[in-house]
Amino acid sequence: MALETTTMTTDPILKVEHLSMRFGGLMAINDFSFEAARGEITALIGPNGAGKTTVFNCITGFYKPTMGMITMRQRSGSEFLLERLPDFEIAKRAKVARTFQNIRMFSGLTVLENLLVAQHNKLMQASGFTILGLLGFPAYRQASKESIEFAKHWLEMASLIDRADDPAGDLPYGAQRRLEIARAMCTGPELLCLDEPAAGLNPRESLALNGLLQTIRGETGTSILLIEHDMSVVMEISDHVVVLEYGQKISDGNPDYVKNDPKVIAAYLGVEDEEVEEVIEEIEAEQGGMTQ
Ligand SMILES: Nc1ncnc2c1ncn2[C@@H]1O[C@H](COP(=O)(O)OP(=O)(O)OP(=O)(O)O)[C@@H](O)[C@H]1O
Repeated sequence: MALETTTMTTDPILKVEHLSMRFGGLMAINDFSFEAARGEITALIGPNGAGKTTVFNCITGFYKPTMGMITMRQRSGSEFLLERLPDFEIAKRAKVARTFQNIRMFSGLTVLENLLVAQHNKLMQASGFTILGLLGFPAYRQASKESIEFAKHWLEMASLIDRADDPAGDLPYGAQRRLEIARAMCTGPELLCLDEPAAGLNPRESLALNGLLQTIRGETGTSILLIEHDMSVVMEISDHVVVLEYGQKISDGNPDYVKNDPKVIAAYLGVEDEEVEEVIEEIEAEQGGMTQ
């Protein structure tokens, strides 16, 4: 049975309702519902194989869900049913951007060029789909200048401005992660979906990532949906946490609520709900023993 409670938000940017995704005989997502509030950081967490990436793939159009409805509501009030749109329209029209578990960038292009490629759609429009650009029309020259300024702004935000002319592939891992996020921001999203942005980062890089995500939320009001295993990142920056286990929601609330929810503790410890109290007592007794 799926958990019925959903944290209701007054202004949801994203509403996932009764989402299910079946792969052959495996029900990877089973009647899953949640809301992400506009301007907030919502984290989707859960043990390995719980179905987090599958949910992301349904939201961003990589998978067509077996059942359910995914509604994206923009600031303007325009609504999009994401399960009905092809992935490129989800990015372009619905304004949902995403990053992947494995970094995907143009490693042979410079850091700045990566951010200009992200603005390709805007530039193509301004170029009248090439011809005005070839003729050097002022509107195209202006759009081109603005794209460079916008790219530089995001390089500053991601602390990458000093590396603007270096090949993206030469950046250290943590910087590549920030570049991916800066590139996603250059597409002008209203919802930014990040799949494990802190994976493989050292504590200093993790801190820089937290700073960047908080800046994005604070300065642009962009809503963020995040899959993350690193609990220090989740608990530090999230406004709202949703927990999945075996494709079903087991908890939904603010970080403090979720952190202390016995169902969540049980899922992460791999024990039955009724054994949680017992296990916690054992852990506390062991910790007490160690400090004596
Ligand atoms: N394309 C697919 N075909 C078949 N099974 C799939 C497919 N994608 C995911 N699955 C299965 O669905 C389940 C959920 O996988 P998913 O990758 O969504 O979990 P996750 O919570 O993101 O895991 P992790 O934290 O390890 O990344 C797993 O059992 C996985 O094997």
